[in-house]
Amino acid sequence: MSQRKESIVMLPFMAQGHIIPFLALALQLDQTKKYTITFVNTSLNIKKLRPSIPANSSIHLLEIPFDSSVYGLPPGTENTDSLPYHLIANFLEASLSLKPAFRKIISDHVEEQKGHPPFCVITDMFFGWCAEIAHEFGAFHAIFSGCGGFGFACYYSLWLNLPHQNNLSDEFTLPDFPEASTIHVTQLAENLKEANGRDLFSVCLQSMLPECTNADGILLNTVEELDRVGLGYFRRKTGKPVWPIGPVLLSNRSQDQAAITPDLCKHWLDTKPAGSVLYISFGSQNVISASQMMELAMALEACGKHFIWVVRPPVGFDINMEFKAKEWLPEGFEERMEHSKRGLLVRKWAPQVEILSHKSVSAFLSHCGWNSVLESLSNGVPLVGWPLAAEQFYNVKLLEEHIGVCLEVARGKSCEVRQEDIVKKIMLVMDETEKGNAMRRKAREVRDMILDAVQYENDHKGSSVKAMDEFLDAASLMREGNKWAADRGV
Ligand SMILES: O=c1ccn([C@@H]2O[C@H](COP(=O)(O)OP(=O)(O)O[C@H]3O[C@H](CO)[C@@H](O)[C@H](O)[C@H]3O)[C@@H](O)[C@H]2O)c(=O)[nH]1
Repeated sequence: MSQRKESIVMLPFMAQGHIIPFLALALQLDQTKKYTITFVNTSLNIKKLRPSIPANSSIHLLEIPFDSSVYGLPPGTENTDSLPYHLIANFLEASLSLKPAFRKIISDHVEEQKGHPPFCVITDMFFGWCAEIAHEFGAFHAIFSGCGGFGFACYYSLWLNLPHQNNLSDEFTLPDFPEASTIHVTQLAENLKEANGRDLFSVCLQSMLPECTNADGILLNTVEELDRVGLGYFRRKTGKPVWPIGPVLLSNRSQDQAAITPDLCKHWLDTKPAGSVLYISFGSQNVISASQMMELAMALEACGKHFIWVVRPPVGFDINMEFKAKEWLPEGFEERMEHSKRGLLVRKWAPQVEILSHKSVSAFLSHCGWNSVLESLSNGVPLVGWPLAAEQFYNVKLLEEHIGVCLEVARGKSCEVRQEDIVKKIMLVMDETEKGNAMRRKAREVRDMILDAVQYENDHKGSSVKAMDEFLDAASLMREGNKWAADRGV
C-alpha cells in the first residue's frame, strides 16, 4: 500500500525575488516524491506561475484573496514588480491583511485531511506572523529566505537598529553584528538611508522581521562553508536552527520573457575564445541611471572586451517599455558592437544560467542579487559588483572582503561613475593580473565547495544535503511528538 504523502504549505511574499526562490524550493521538494505541496499566493501571481509547474508534479497552486485597493494601492496590485518605489512600503503593510485568509487556508486544509495538520508550513521572512497560525494547528513552521546569510544578517540588523541615525560619521558598525565590520552610508538603499523608525518601512520591517524568531527554524538559500558568519548571526539571534540548504536555483526557468534563445546565445559565445567575455546584468527588477548607462557603454567600448549586456530602460522609465538604444546609448554604439561582433545587447531578459555556464565567459558584472551570485559562483565565474538595492551591498561586502571573488565597481543607482574607472576594474578582473588570477582561482575553489555541498553520493552527504535532512527531521519530530500527545489525549 502506498504511504500517504505529507503535505507542505508554502507562502512567499508577492515579489519576483521572493516567489522565484520559493518556486525553486517547491520544485526541489517535489522531486523527492514524498510531499504534496500547496503553493499559496494571490491570483495574478498564481496565473503567472502556472506554466512553470510541470504537469506531473504534486505542486498545487492555491489562490489567497487580496484586495490592494483598500490600502490606497492601485487596484490589481499584487506584485512589487508593477509598483512605483514609493508604494512598496504600503504594499508590505497591506500584506498583513493576508492573515485571516491564510488562517482559513490552514484550517480548511486540516479539515480536508481529517484533522491532520500540514507536515510543515514554509513562509517568507516578511511573514513571520504565520508561525502563530501554523502552531495553532500543530504544524511545524519554517521561514525561508532566498537571500544569503551575511547579506540578510546586515539587512536585518540595519533595519532593527538603524545605527546610521545616531551617527555623525559616514561609517558605522552594527551593534549586534560587529563581525560585519564597518558599513558606509553609501551602502544603504534609499529607503534605509531615510529611515528614522517612524516611516512606514521602519514600522513594517521592525515589526515583521523579529517575528522570524517565532518560527521553528530558518532555511537560507546559501552554503554553510561560504557563509558561516551570517549563519552564526541568525543562530545567535534566534536561538533556532538555521539550515543552509542552497543553492536552491531554478535550473529551467521559463523562457517566455527571453529576448534571445539559449541556442543563439550559445552560438555567439561559441565564436569567442575561452574566458574572454564579460556578462552584464542587473537582475530581474533593478536598473541603473541614464548617465551611468552611458558611462558603462563607453567603458565597454573602450576596454575592448567581448560582452553580453542585458539592457533595460534606465531609472525613471517603465522597466517593461521598449529599450531605446539611440537615446540611452552613445550614438552608433549598438551598430558598432554588432558589426565588430564585440558585444551582444540583449533586451530585457537573457538566458543567464546558460550564459554563465559557457566556457567563454570570464566575469559577471552584476548587481549581486543573491541568485545571480550563486549562479555565477556555481560556475566558478568571478564578479564585478555594482550593488543597487536591498542587501546587495552586503553581498558584495561578503564576496569582496571575506571571500575574494568580487571587485566592486560602483555603488547605487545615483552615484557618479566614470568610464575610466569602470575600464580599469574590468581589466583588473578579466586580464592576467595578480588580482584577476587570484579571483579566478578563488572562484573555482568556491565552485567546488558549492558542488560538494549539494553532493549526495555513496556515503558522502554535502552540507546542504545534510541541512535539508535536518530540517525535514525536525519537522518529522514535531509530527511524531504531536501524534504521541494526541494518542494519549495530552
Ligand atoms: O536577463 C536576465 C535577468 C535575470 N535572470 C534571472 O533572474 C534571477 C535574478 O535574481 P537575483 O540575481 O537574485 O536578482 P533580483 O531579481 O534583483 O533579486 C531579488 O531577490 C534576491 C534574493 O532572492 C535578492 O538578493 C536581491 O537583492 C533582490 O533584488 C536570476 O536567477 C537570474 O538568472 C535571467 O535569467 N535573465
